[in-house]
Amino acid sequence: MRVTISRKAHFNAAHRLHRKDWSFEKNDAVFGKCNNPNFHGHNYGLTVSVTGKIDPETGFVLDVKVLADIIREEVEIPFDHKNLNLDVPEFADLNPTAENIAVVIWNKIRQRIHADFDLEVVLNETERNFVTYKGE
Ligand SMILES: Nc1nc2c(c(=O)[nH]1)N=C([C@H](O)[C@H](O)COP(=O)(O)OP(=O)(O)OP(=O)(O)O)CN2
Ligand SMILES: [Zn+2]
Repeated sequence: MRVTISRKAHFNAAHRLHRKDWSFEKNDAVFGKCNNPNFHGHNYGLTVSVTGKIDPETGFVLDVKVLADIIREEVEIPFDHKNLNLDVPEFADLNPTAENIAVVIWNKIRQRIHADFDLEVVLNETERNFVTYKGE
């Protein structure tokens, strides 16, 4: 029997959708207002889900406090109130789209979660836009 536990978090961050190897015109055509050279921001919502067997001693799949600490250390501290393009090394040469941010977050958290567990992240970029990544 495998059960899923989830923890929500959020962070506020600025970004610009842009490729350094493209002209401004091409960036503008593909990314539009998201290519604003002065950046723009989002209130990102994050849901991290861990699936595994219930430990018969504790009744936990994983203590949510442990998961909350991992999210704080791997996502909230490095990303919150940051400019993703300029402040976060993972995006120095990686366009900080919602898709890429979700994959970066998944890879960071995956390293902290035992291989017996499945991991899924859902990143909300706006009220209506969200992406899901589960490492497949
Ligand atoms: N596949 C993707 N498409 C877009 C991404 C993305 O990360 N992946 N990002 C953007 C922009 O950065 C931004 O997130 C979109 O903002 P906006 O158009 O204002 O989105 P809203 O949902 O708030 O606005 P609507 O009024 O609902 O259009 C663009 N595309
Ligand atoms: Zn944006």
